[in-house]
Amino acid sequence: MSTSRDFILTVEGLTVSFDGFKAVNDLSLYLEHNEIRVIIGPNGAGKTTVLDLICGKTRATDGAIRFKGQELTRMKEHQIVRSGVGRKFQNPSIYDDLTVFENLEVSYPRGRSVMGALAFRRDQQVLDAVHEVAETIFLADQLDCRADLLSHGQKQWLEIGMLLIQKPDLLMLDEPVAGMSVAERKKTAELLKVITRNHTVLVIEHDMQFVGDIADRVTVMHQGQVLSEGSLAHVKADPKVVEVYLGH
Ligand SMILES: Nc1ncnc2c1ncn2[C@@H]1O[C@H](COP(=O)(O)OP(=O)(O)OP(=O)(O)O)[C@@H](O)[C@H]1O
Repeated sequence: MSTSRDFILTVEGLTVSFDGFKAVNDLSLYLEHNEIRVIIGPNGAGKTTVLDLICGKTRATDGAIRFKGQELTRMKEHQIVRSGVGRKFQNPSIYDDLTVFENLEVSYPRGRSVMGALAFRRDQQVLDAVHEVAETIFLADQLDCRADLLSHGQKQWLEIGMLLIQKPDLLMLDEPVAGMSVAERKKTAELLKVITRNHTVLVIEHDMQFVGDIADRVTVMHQGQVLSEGSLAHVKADPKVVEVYLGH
């Protein structure tokens, strides 16, 4: 692949070894601006570990991760967040006893600690950002609702909103529709389409219907490596993919 193109994220030769076992093994990945890339693959393929490596939760044994011209493998987790990488884990980490409004407000970059954020004046800039994000994540009518009273799907959207308000350039989501109803899955697909107008999105997903709804390109992982890559139709027709993943 040409290296002269303007990729937002370039992963090359990425490898991590846990006691000699290579969970990710010489993996390369190139993400374009405003793309939705979905990583699929069997259990244990190394998908979550790739996200852990990109966000700095796990240290690479070898390889490079370049994001907007910076080398992430040498940076600490909080520096990676500040450089514009947002990561959502499978279980929502929202503040249950705060309202939707307060959850978004505390996530606004000016006040990352709960106390600090609640203490500062709710100036217009913060209010505007909260309302804009709440609209995007379908929670504009739930701003005063305590987060623990939201449905499972709404909690997932709120956590996506808490990332969006920090204006990351790259958003990484690990199985965002797990446990959601069909209607919530459809709305999440809509949400991701809106998000990619201003962000690049990297998603791990098993739900093939959802993958078909959102993906620009699909990367299939197997045993820590890229097994196949391209449109969903392309990878679905790849005999290697059928053998190790889709045929099961
Ligand atoms: N910190 C760690 N120490 C040792 N082994 C690990 C560690 N993290 C992951 N692994 C191993 O690496 C392999 C890849 O795991 P990973 O969670 O990345 O796979 P996955 O493709 O996300 O799977 P799933 O679809 O089940 O979530 C697994 O065999 C896992 O047990």
